[in-house]
Amino acid sequence: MTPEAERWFAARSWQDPSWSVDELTRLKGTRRVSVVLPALNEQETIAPIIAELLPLAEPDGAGEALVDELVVLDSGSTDHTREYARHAGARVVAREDVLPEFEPRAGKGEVLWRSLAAVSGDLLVFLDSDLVDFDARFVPALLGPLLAGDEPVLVKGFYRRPLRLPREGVRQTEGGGRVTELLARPVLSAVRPDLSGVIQPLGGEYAAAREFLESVPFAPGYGVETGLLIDAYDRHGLDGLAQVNLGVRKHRNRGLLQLGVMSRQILAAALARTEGRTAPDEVLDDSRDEISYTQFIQSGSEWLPHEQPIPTAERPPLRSVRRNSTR
Ligand SMILES: O=c1ccn([C@@H]2O[C@H](COP(=O)(O)OP(=O)(O)O)[C@@H](O)[C@H]2O)c(=O)[nH]1
Ligand SMILES: O=C(O)[C@@H](COP(=O)(O)O)O[C@H]1O[C@H](CO)[C@@H](O)[C@H](O)[C@H]1O
Repeated sequence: MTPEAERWFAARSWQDPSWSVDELTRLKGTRRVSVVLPALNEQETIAPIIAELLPLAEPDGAGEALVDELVVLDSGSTDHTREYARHAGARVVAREDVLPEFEPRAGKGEVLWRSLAAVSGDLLVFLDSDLVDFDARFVPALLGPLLAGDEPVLVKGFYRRPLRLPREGVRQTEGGGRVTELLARPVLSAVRPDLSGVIQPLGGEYAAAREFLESVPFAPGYGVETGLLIDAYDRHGLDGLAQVNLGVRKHRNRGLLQLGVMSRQILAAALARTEGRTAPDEVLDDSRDEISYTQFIQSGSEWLPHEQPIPTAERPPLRSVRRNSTR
């Protein structure tokens, strides 16, 4: 780690976050908190996650709740995700129903960008919808530095990451975070060495201030976390960031080729923030950037190329497209 990363790691990593829900509910005052679950075909896991979260949205004796709204931002699911999420008690927003003036694009970054216009929170908590054995304590831990600390703009979770490879029954106790260890951490150490203290740069569980989220572009697809992390650092310095220990995070682990596509999206987001190619305010929504990505599939004894388009066009800062950003 760089000396600055070491300083930050020591000062802004909570290894044992212990803020209570009551304490944070008092501290939040008039600020609103929205929990956002981006979801694409997550019918197997969405309802138990919502059930675990709902108590955080129930008013206490003083009529206050830590979480003001719990929203599933649906990313074009074709399974029962929306139905199960509604039945479990969450508000479900289809991506095409928010910011309808923009033609919906595929990918996680798209629904996270649209979520800013779908929820009212001053603080947003993002949680993946494929989590297994999810613990609602993730939420107060992520909100702690934002409500009780010196107000960073982005708080990342970190955790032990068990791994269960597709078509395998046993989940290993470690080994998850494959793209993090093989791509994201090496790339960040090259392009932003001061970010080398971030334990889980790609983690899908994080909290952020609306003020920040509306001021930066959103990278498409799985590049979104990389873009937000680098932009938070570039605009607010390391002290704009914090990280909290969330214990263990188990989720659906995808196959190698899927992680290859994810890696290319992450690399695109990082490269767009190097060589001065994309400064946040210069992102043009009408750029139709797209790259063709080739992987190889074995067919019989032959290996054949499999090409697919990978969009690299970023969504502009929401504030730049909604001057009077109304929530
Ligand atoms: O086009 C997409 C792809 C993913 N996701 C959601 O983003 C989260 C993380 O995606 P995934 O689990 O595929 O990533 P991984 O955790 O495997 O890296 C999950 O809640 C997905 O349902 C989404 O909303 N739209
Ligand atoms: O961290 C990683 O290496 C990848 C893949 O994790 P696994 O190897 O399947 O545990 O998962 C993350 O990457 C995505 C892209 O940033 C995020 O959207 C996911 O939330 C996160 O799980």
